Amino acid sequence: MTNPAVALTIAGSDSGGGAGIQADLKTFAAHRVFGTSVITALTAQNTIGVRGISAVGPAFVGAQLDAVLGDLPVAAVKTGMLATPETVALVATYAPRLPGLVVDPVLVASSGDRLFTRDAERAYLDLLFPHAAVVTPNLREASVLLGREVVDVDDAIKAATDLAVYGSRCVVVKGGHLRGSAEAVDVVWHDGQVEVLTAPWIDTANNHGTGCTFAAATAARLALGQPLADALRGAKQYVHEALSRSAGWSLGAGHGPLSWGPFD
Ligand SMILES: Nc1ncnc2c1ncn2[C@@H]1O[C@H](COP(=O)(O)OP(=O)(O)O)[C@@H](O)[C@H]1O
Ligand SMILES: Cc1ncc(COP(=O)(O)O)c(N)n1
Repeated sequence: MTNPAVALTIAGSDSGGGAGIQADLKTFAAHRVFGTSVITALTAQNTIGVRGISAVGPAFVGAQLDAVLGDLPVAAVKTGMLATPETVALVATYAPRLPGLVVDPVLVASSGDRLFTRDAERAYLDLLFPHAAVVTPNLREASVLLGREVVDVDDAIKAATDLAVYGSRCVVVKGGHLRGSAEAVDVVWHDGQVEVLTAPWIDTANNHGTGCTFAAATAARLALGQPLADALRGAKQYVHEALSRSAGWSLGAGHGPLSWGPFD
């Protein structure tokens, strides 16, 4: 028997199970990729919102990274909620040992609650983005990172181009929060070219964890050896399928979770 591919998520726990580490491990398993996890923070969270955050100190985040990277053949990595600038800085020091690095700069939950203590922008832009195969901000995160409003597709195209200056090989500005769109449009900057990824819009309030799932599916596909462009297209399709299968669920009183695969 051949071994499964191994992926690593460096992210926060969502007690409600819809986002963060829980979404990432489900997504890895759905791709038949073996998931490992370095936990950066605990959140007391449900579909309605975030009630509390307890960040793990950078030294223990480092101990988890050493344990995983010193033993298991990690082929791709996803970062989610890193919680503090110190943890962003620490993860950046491990960058040479983090292949296929997908950086989801998680700053704000879909409920609107902050998931980062302070000074996120500089730590992400200067320390982590230069090492990323791809960075995947949503519209609000792109706004925070650039210090200006990013609200429509034209803004997202400019934002992707401006964020590329910080050295990641690819930038995806996700459009899950674009208003009044018939399609879910994500803007991709790659090698100086801009293209859009589209999928039909799913009319549902169950969108808690879409960003985590997109980034984890991208990392899973990189771990399986797919080229980045294929991994992004596949991840987009995976999120669309997951959203469409859970569109009618009513788990929790707020933004409910997505379904999960395998879908084949
Ligand atoms: N209602 C929806 N229908 C179809 N695709 C969606 C929907 N909401 C989000 N997506 C897709 O899910 C992925 C995550 O996007 P987004 O929701 O913007 O991220 P985040 O969870 O970080 O805010 C993107 O590919 C986006 O286009
Ligand atoms: C622990 C944790 N990490 C990330 C998110 C973002 O979730 P989303 O994918 O909906 O943007 C979250 N709500 N909680």
